This record gives sequence, structure tokens and C-alpha cells, in this order.
Amino acid sequence: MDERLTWEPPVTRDLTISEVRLTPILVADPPLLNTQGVHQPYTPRLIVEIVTADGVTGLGETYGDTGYLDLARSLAARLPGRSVTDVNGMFAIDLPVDESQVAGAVDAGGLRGVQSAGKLRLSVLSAFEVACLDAQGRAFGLPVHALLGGKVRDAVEYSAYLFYKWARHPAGVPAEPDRWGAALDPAGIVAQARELRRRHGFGSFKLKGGVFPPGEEVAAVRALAEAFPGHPLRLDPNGAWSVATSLKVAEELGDVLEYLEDPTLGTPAMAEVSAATRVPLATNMCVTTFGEIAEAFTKDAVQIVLSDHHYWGGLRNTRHLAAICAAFGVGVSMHSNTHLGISLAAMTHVASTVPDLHHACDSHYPWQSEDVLTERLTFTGGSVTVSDAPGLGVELDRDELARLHRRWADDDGSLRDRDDAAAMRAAEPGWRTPVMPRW
Ligand SMILES: O=C([O-])C(=O)C[C@H](O)[C@@H](O)C(=O)[O-]
Ligand SMILES: [Mg+2]
Repeated sequence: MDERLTWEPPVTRDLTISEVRLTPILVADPPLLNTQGVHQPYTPRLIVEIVTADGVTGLGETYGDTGYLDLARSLAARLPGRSVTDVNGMFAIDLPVDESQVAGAVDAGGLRGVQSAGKLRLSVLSAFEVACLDAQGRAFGLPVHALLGGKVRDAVEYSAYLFYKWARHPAGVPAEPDRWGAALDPAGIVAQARELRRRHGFGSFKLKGGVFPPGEEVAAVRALAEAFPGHPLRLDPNGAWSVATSLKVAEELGDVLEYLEDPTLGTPAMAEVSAATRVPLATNMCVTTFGEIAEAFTKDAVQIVLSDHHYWGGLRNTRHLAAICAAFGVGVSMHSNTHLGISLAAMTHVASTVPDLHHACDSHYPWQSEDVLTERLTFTGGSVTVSDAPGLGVELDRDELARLHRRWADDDGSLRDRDDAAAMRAAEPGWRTPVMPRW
């Protein structure tokens, strides 16, 4: 048959951005403990929708604290008229950061390394990048992983993220009911691990430490090793220990740890620990920007970088990071903070494209009882199946989005910026952000 007779012109789409919708929300969070304090009963997130001229909507999600929201608003105002395919151009937009949002500060929770204007900017841009990729994928009928070069695995493995926690938020603090119960000792942590494994099938376990004196946390990891022999275990005190304490813990747990995560603060101290132990060190605190890589890698301060696509600047930058790590023989995996399904979908797409991903990724998702999706993502055998549907493969539940936004709008401002130390003061009025190293 004559090809000219059967050829049809490709469908052309108008991918010009016609509208950007930003919806700050507050999502329920259980009373999870960390070295800074405790999670607030509700935590801020920002949902980004980018709409094209022919009606395709792409979704993104990032931190929702005021500094992020203000910057997102000024970026959103500059986007109409540009194309969702012009992601590089979007990253080149001059987006001045109000220095007072970052001056001398660590991030909102004090858990994600140094804060800088550049990192704040990338944390905002990342949600817009994901939304642009989602819109492109929907428009072209391609999954986001295909836009990133294609998946190299069909499912992405996640680890169980264990937390010391109270049974409920402090008396008098409005909160959603908690269905997990307390976990304040080794038996409680093992019970929590069993429950997370029963519900989601996780095969590796990470304990958020820095809450109790190190001996108690060592005992909890030992109890996990007995309960789950041969399963990968990690401990992450968010930099709460001195070099000496880090080395003591490394020695005590060296036979059972897959890695120790940010035992101490800063690249020089991490390098000291690294030089004196065979336990691999992972970080989402001392290497959180491209500028921090050279010192850490040349000093062999870390053996695994836990990328967080939000603050590394999106899915493409996560792939750049993975390539740099591969070149230096450094492992890569993923960090997680309180997040919803849009971000879990984004993490899963990018993780599916990274060849050298040798550790299960972190995810807080099982702790989030609320989501803005019509259908929650699920873990099977601890893994999330990589979607081949167009875009991210998730749909927005507008009623739920509106409900969580109303909660944000009704808040008097006290919950709009995450502050784990302030949340702790509801239980312990004298609580101050601990001076590091704590032990
Ligand atoms: O270092 C980490 O893995 C984190 O910072 C993850 C979270 O921020 C976690 O520690 C938390 O939310 O309490
Ligand atoms: Mg960490």
C-alpha cells in the first residue's frame, strides 16, 4: 500500500502553560520523634498544578512552609505563556530568594542539612519540574520514566521507616486519631517493624535515631537484627552524635548494619568517622547540593548519598547526581520526608531509571493516612510498581485537596511552618532544639 495514502499527521498539542494552581495544604502526621522534637499533628505541603492551553494538567508536590510557598508564587506568576517542555528555561528564570528565609538557618526541621537560597529555589523548582514532566507525559501518552530515558526496573524497593513515637499527640493538641500506638523501646520498635512488614512487605528497616541515648538505640537495632535476621538495617540519628560516639555505635552494630546514616554533623566529622570504621556511611545532610559533593567525595566522607528530588532540584538533577555518584563509586538511594503520593510516584519514576540503585529507598508514605490522590499508591513486597500510564500515573482527588486546603486556610499560622521543637514544647514546655552533638 502507498504509505502516503495511510500517513496521518501527528496530533499537535498546544503545550503552552495557561495556568498554574498552587494549593498549600496541611496533612495529618503522627507524633513521630526525632532529635529536634516531634512531628506536628499537621504538616504543610504544597500541591502544584500546571495547566496547558489544551487542558492537560500536570501535578507536582513539595514542602509547603511559607518560604517555599512565597517563592512558588513568584515562579508561578512567570510561567503562563511558556511551554511545559521548556524545563531548562524554567530553571534559568531569575527567581530571587528572600535571604531572610535562609540566613544562617537550617531547614524547617533541622534535618535536611544546611539551608541556602539555592537549595530553597531548587526545592520549589522541583515540584514545577515534576508537574511539567507529568503534563508532557499526559500530552504525549508516555510515562514520566520514559521521558527520563526509560525504566531499568519494573518496581522500586522501599524500606520500612521506623520511628520512636508516642501513642498520641500531646493532650489538648487537635490531631487525627493514631492507629499505630506507642514505640518507645526495643520491643515497641520491633512490633512497629512487624506491623509495617505485615502491611507493606518491607524487607529492610531504617530506625530514626537521635531520640534516646545511643545505648538504647543500639539495643533497638540489636532487637531488630534478632527479629529479622539477615535483613538490611540502618540507623539515622540526624547528626546527633560526636565522632567518638559514632565510632562506638559503629563498632557495636558493625555486624548488622547495612549503613549508618548521618551519625555526626558535617563533612569533616563524617570523614573522621568514615576513616575509622568499615561500616558504610550514608547521608542526606552533609551532601544535599552539588556544591557539597567535591569535598565529601574527595575526603571519602560518605559511601551512599540519599537523594531527595525535592531539594536536589527534581528528577533530572537526581539522575545527574546518580551519574556523579557512579563515577566516584559512591552509592545512591533516596531520602524521604513527610510526603504524599504525587512525590512517591515521582520518586518511583526516577528511581526506576537509575541503574546503580543498590539500596531500598526511604519513604514516609505509610505514615500518611491522608492523600490528595483518588487512589493511594501501594507497596507490594515492599516495592512500588512503576506505572506505565501517561505522566506520573496518578489522579488528583479535588475534594480531598479542597478539604486539606481548608485546614491550612483555617490554621492561625502556627502550623504553616514545620517546627518539630515547637511541637515538642506542647509536651515539654522547657524543650529547646538540642545543641549538637547531643551525645
Ligand atoms: O534524615 C532523614 O532521613 C530525615 O530527615 C527524614 C525526616 O525528616 C525525618 O527525620 C523526620 O521527619 O523526622
Ligand atoms: Mg537521614
